[in-house]
Amino acid sequence: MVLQTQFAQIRDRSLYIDDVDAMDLVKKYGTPLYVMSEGHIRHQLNELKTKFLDKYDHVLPLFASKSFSCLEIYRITSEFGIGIDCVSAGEISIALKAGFDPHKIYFHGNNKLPSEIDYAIAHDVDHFVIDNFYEIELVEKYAKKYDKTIYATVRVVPEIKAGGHGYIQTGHKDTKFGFSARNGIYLKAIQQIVDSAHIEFEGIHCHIGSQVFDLYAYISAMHRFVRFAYEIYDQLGVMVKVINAGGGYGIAYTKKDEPLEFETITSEIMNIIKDGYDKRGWDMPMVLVEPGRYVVGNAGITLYTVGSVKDIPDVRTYMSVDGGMTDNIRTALYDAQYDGIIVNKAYERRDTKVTVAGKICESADIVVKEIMLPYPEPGDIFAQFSTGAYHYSMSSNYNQLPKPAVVFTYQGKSKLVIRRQTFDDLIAFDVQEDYQ
Ligand SMILES: Cc1ncc(COP(=O)(O)O)c(C=O)c1O
Ligand SMILES: N[C@@H](CCCC[NH3+])C(=O)O
Repeated sequence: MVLQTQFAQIRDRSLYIDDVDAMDLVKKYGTPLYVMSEGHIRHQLNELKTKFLDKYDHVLPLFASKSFSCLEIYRITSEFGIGIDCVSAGEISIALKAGFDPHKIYFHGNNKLPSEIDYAIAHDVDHFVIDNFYEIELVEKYAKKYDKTIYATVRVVPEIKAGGHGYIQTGHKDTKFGFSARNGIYLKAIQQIVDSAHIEFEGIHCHIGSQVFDLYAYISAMHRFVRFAYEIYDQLGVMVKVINAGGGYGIAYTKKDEPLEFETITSEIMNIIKDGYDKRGWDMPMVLVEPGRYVVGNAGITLYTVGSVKDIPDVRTYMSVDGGMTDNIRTALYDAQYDGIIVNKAYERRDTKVTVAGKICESADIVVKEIMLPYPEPGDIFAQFSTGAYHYSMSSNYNQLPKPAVVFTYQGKSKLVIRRQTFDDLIAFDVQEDYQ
């Protein structure tokens, strides 16, 4: 068992997160509970700042906020002078409410709705990662409506297969994201943008996939993107002034995972672009990166209370907890692997092969597929590690389960950041209307 953050430790017969005893958090806030180490989040954001933003001229790291979105994370992110990637008007609205600078919001998405484009432009969001031809028309229409200029990067498919699971690969040829480079499709898109009165073409965007451990995939993608920049200049006479190299940086969930160092990836990206631009005698373009999981993934620990325990002779022990696929869909969806402990048995031998199940009416409702734990009993507290990315943000109310609270810990203290949903929240959208 490995805790993937220096901000949590097993000591004094318990689990401490930012020096806060997990058992005290359970007493104070109940379970299931998402605990996020602000210490870890700040450490990771500081890596983006010191090892990228401050290290190079003319770069901007973005935090991909789909991985974990709430007022507090946007407030903390803005302290580091970096930008964010948002994928809906909902995310943008929360970021703006948190006081995030709209000019540092980059709007992504493969089907941005007219209403979302209108909302974003009305609220001064002016960086769009353009995904398709319909979007070009819409952005031009709403930019004209507000008489504003939108700065566009064009998402181009690199045709590279990378990422932890088929569902989180985005850069291969058969994808719903971005413009294909086949038959010059992306060149037509760029020409259309250049011809648009209210959109300024700035550059190109690449995202190969998520939970990527393969440095070569980043290297190949960047070589391809330098060739795209040459082609755009040679065919259209247009300079690529911005390259967004995307995110996807893998983190360790279990000791089998071997993540790349942030600086290993970014220095490869910078070197390849620099070499490519130098060869043409061009100035270095602005370079963006946009990791999400890297910032928040290992910051999260979910605390659950154990309920029923079932031994199936010669098979395994099922331990059910008070949440499930509603607060952690990743195990069912991506076959994701996790580590964890029984907090109140932190010093006992892990001699039982356990499957941690949820309380949802689905056989796929598994929290951790297989883990060695001390023999569990009702009332034990199970801590699942590395749940900071794509857990709260992908949670649901299936089986009418209220969403858990989110608590941040920092320097020996805790604070509630998102309150636990109540039954009233569950009926909040019901209306009692007669047929008309
Ligand atoms: C365009 C884009 N950028 C950034 C990310 C962030 O990915 P990750 O959280 O793996 O860094 C994603 C999600 O995969 C994405 O689709
Ligand atoms: N939701 C995915 C990551 C994909 C992010 C969006 N492109 C995960 O949990 O791993």
